[in-house]
Amino acid sequence: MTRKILIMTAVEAEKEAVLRGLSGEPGFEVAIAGVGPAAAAASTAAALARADGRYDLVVSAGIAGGFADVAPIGSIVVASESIAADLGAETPEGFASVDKLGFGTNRLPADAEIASRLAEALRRAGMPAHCGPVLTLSTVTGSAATAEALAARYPGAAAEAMEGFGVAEAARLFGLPFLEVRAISNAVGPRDRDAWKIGDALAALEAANTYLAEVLPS
Ligand SMILES: O=C(O)c1cccc(C(=O)CC[C@H]2O[C@@H](n3cnc4c(=O)[nH]cnc43)[C@H](O)[C@@H]2O)c1
Repeated sequence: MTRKILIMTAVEAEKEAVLRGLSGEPGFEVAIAGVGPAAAAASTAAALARADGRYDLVVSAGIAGGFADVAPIGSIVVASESIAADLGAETPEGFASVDKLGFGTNRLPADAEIASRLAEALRRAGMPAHCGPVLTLSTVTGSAATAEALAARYPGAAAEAMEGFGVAEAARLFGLPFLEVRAISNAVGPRDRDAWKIGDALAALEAANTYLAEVLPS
């Protein structure tokens, strides 16, 4: 039986970019999850429940902010793990994640083999690609202070977006492996809407998806 992959994007423009990259490759379905972790988790879980065991892999794909010196605008980040970066509690000693509080986890791993194979394939093709942690936040970072705090809290963080952890939670609920692929449209830091390169990021997202089928187990 042929493999089936579910790719969730937040918005239509991302879905179109992914579909252009896949260019009719069989076995892929691309659906819109909505913006934010709650919409992403609910939409993904609903899609997986409707499919009744039809999928082998769930992917969160879209644009993202890149952390300075790790993921420049136009580059691709393939998540090694998805981290719910603000899921926890403020304490007098600082932020305590749900892991530390004993209420589950705020880190869900990506399929390590597929993630590293995809990042390698992209680099071989001459694309700037990095494999590292991707943060999921409900609030887009808009200051240098928050960017620095997140980078210190999660050493090695490569990018931040708003859906990955929600998609990953749904995949985990259904016992399926997860992947997150992000094209960088802006730097994580002070808000500067004029500096966003959404067109460049969508072009990079399209290009990255042309390599997805070849790195998946058959
Ligand atoms: O209004 C702003 O300052 C602002 C800055 C960056 C992104 C937004 C969005 O509303 C886009 C949200 C959408 O795109 C993904 N995304 C892209 N860049 C980032 C980011 O730096 N931090 C978090 N999410 C980002 C996200 O996954 C959403 O789907 C607004």
